[in-house]
Amino acid sequence: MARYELVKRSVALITLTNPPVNSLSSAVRHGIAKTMDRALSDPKVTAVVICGENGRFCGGADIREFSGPMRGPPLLPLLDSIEAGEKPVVAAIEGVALGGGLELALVCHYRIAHSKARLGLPEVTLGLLPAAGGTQRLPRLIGIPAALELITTGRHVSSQEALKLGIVDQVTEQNVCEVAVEFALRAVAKPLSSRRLSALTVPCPPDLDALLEAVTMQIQKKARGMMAPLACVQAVRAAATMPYSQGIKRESELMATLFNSGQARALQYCFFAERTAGKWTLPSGAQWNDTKPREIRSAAVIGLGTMGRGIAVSLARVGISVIAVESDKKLMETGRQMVIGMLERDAKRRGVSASLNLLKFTLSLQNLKDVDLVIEAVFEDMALKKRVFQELSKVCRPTTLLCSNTSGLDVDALAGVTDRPQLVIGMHFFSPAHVMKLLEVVCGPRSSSETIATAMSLGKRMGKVSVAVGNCPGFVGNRMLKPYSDQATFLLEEGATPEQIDKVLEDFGFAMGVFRMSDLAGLDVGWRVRKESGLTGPDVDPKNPPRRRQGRKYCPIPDMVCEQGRFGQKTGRGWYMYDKPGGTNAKPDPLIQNLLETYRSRYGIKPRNITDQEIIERCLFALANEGFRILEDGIAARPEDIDVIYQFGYGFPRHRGGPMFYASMVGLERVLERLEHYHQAHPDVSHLEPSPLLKKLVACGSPPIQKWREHIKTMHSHL
Ligand SMILES: CCC/C=C/C(=O)SCCNC(=O)CCNC(=O)[C@H](O)C(C)(C)COP(=O)([O-])OP(=O)([O-])OC[C@H]1O[C@@H](n2cnc3c(N)ncnc32)[C@H](O)[C@@H]1OP(=O)([O-])[O-]
Repeated sequence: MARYELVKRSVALITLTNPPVNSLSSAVRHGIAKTMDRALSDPKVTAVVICGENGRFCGGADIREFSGPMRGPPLLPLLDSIEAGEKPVVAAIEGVALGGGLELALVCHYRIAHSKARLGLPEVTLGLLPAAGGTQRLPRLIGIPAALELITTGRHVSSQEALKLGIVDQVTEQNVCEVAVEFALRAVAKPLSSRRLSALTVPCPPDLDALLEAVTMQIQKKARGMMAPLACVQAVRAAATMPYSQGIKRESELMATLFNSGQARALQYCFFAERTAGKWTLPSGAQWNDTKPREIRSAAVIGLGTMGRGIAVSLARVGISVIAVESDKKLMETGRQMVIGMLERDAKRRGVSASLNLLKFTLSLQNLKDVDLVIEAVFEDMALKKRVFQELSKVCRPTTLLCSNTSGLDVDALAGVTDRPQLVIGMHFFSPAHVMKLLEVVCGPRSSSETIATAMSLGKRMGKVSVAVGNCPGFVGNRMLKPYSDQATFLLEEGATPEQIDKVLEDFGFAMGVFRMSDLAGLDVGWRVRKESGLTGPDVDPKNPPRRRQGRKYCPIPDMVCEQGRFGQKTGRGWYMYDKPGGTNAKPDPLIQNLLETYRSRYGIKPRNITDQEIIERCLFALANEGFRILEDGIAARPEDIDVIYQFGYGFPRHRGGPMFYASMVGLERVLERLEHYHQAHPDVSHLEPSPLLKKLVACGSPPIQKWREHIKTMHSHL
């Protein structure tokens, strides 16, 4: 796991060999210890270079090992011994030096990086801190403010920035190992004491307390409820205020609290879930690694509303030429200005030139004859979408892929009106599409494996986390949202307020509570859907009993809010009031309070005191319960996919893992018991009835989430 060679007769070249990222597994740590001993004890060796195989220095500790018992030599003493050695050691950094990988580089006496390398201490994103001396050495090297920023955010820096910060000594475009070997030969016999970072004093800013306080406040605002960034601040404070020997002890103590926390487990689960999500498999046996995606060079986007504009930007900025289609000249001109503005701002932020030459705008579908792929982003109206797909089927060449950016309509029904159902697929973007990372790739029963591979690969190319899901109303994300938001509105009936529910959800870690999120998205969207599905509006039979629709309990409060013209932020009024239309500062509105009171008295509901616990349990267990049904129905392949969708599309706190992981952490037995309890109290709310899969898992002894699939694999898959 670490190869040893003697080069230039006196330099020991140690190469880490643990593909794909040369992580510091126990075998690699063992290999480093053995090869370093050999280098230090061989009188022929005057200097050492450490590098990584296959163009990657080191991706850090082996995260998979965190869930088992510690084996092999511990990292910290190993690194300390490298730094203490009497022969110069040079790190040759290619690809990445991340986490423990950068900590390894920091104990080397010199660091040479390739110009394309990236460096960072991303442990915080895994719920940890750099506990192999990183929190103590980096501040000694680059100062407290810069180290604090890198350690608390986990941000990767380019080798150019690393050079400016003083993390590396040299950046090269040449073979980094060869440069490092030459560098090592020149370093022989030079004193090493000033190169041992643990021996340096920390350049401490005079306003240390104010700085730490400001960073803490920023973290509390941005990384709500997360323990690791705050522990990082404390570790850096120790570097600033204690000698190395004590600081390192503090670092270990803080790591110990984080290491066994549910947050660390959740964040590490998320790391792997995100990588597993791209690995789709069809019942036919076709899968992600044996199906070649088509190359997409040109695309069309139909409809330049909010979604279409974001999609056009996402495509153009990765070099795909885009023809954008609108139905009238004025809308097309507005769309053009907005897309150009968005692309220019995006390019400025990334320091590149805007690819405006890739954009064309047109009023006619006839201009789409030769594109490789079309993404339809018109209004969420089945009849309209069908007309567009019929037209596309006539106009586009027979090999063009036809995709719909629908948020919940039947993708197979769209496929059915075309001459190429196997080339039709859903690509559900999230708003704003050029910012949000999630893409649900909705596989219809007739979508071919090549079509799925192409949509997934296009998502990846656009920088999205793409998840393949089956075709059902609302797919995964929006289907699960319904029971979650229904519970929130039922709780309003029973005595809660929007601000109370939102506060509980935001304290749990959601970026926004359900009501603030609806105000942002626009309440009229759901209202229109409910009217179209006959749940509200003139089509409802007057003999229909109040608060019941289509045989189920129904809460009309959201409709009543819309009837008052309160559509959320855009109208300055919704569940909250805002200082102006488009305002973002939500304030509780006494008119909503009145509306709720009038409603409750009209239906004889005696408001009761609702606890935070009930809000969490009813909203989140109903959400997870629908997730279990989705797994049963074969709409999502694994719980990880659902969790990835909820983190990236719906602001579910990453340090809670996602609704399914959260349920597993609470304990499936407990989730089942609470759902049974609430279902007994509300027998007419079917979403609270525990799903058969949940019951089955509990009956099987509540296996860990990674084993759930074994209990669902016999069921029918829609993927
Ligand atoms: C005392 C301890 C203190 C130190 C703590 C740490 O160092 S904490 C660690 C701090 N370090 C980090 O947080 C860095 C984490 N890693 C990354 O950020 C990225 O993987 C990357 C930038 C290194 C490469 O990106 P890329 O898009 O080119 O590739 P990709 O992302 O698709 O990964 C390819 C495969 O490698 C796997 N794998 C990757 N890393 C690790 C690992 N450390 N371990 C195990 N496995 C790892 C990954 O799961 C995937 O496996 P699969 O699905 O093929 O079975």
